[in-house]
Amino acid sequence: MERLIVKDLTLEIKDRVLLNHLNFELEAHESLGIVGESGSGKTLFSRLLIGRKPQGADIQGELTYRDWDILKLKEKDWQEIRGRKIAYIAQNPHGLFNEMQTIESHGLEVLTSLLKITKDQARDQFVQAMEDFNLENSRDLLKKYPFQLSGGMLQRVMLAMMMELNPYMVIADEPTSALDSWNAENVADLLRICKSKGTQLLVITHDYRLLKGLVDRIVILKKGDLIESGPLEEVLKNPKSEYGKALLAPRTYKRYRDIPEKRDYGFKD
Ligand SMILES: Nc1ncnc2c1ncn2[C@@H]1O[C@H](COP(=O)(O)OP(=O)(O)OP(=O)(O)O)[C@@H](O)[C@H]1O
Repeated sequence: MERLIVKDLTLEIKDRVLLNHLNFELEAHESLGIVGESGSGKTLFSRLLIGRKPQGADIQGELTYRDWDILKLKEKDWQEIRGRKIAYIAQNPHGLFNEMQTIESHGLEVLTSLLKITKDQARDQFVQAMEDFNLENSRDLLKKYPFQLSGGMLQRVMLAMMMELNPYMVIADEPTSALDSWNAENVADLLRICKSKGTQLLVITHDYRLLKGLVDRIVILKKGDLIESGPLEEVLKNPKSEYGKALLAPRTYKRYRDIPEKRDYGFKD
């Protein structure tokens, strides 16, 4: 069984219910978007999938992924799964790299140790993977240090390295929240590449627009409650709840020319 099954999942900390009887399922070939305003429990839920339970949490119910009873796995099991089978994309990739180590040294270290291949094989694979993620002159990049690359480039390098491990799932938590729209589109492209390689995506966002073309299903959370869930297109077209309607309403921005030319700011001439 390769599905993700969430059955009656409840998480409480000090009598505060932060996830409230969640129920949904996801097939192995499907990708999921989780949407909700700040504090709805999106991050709490997704971190359970990499074995990060918050301290003092009382967790009830079932969380199963590909035959792993996620809530019962030991730290020893997580060493095999976290980053390798279920990967988590960090918002700030600089934090994941040692600034004193070249890109090549990072890549070779990860790929030779985890894939049990030679350094030459690892280098060729890594260069090819970086090219798949549209990094030009990737052989030259090998000699660079992380601080010499932009956050966007480093994110591509990280994903290239990660995807060589062939993870079942990539979790992207607010992957574009700190980015301008051009870079946000870039990240969406990267996630599309991951998906085209057969990896399941779990994308967490405030902004449902990121999900179009990326995920098959959507779950809407509000303060720990599952408000609605279903196929993305269906929910986008016809949200059933008032909360869903408000969250998924097309955003309109005031155009510059709609702003009155002269405003009265109350200053005296
Ligand atoms: N370790 C913790 N101890 C106590 N409360 C926590 C802990 N982690 C999260 N919470 C609370 O759980 C709720 C959900 O948090 P979570 O980070 O999952 O929200 P989110 O939907 O990801 O929000 P955002 O979009 O702002 O990241 C919040 O009210 C938060 O304060």
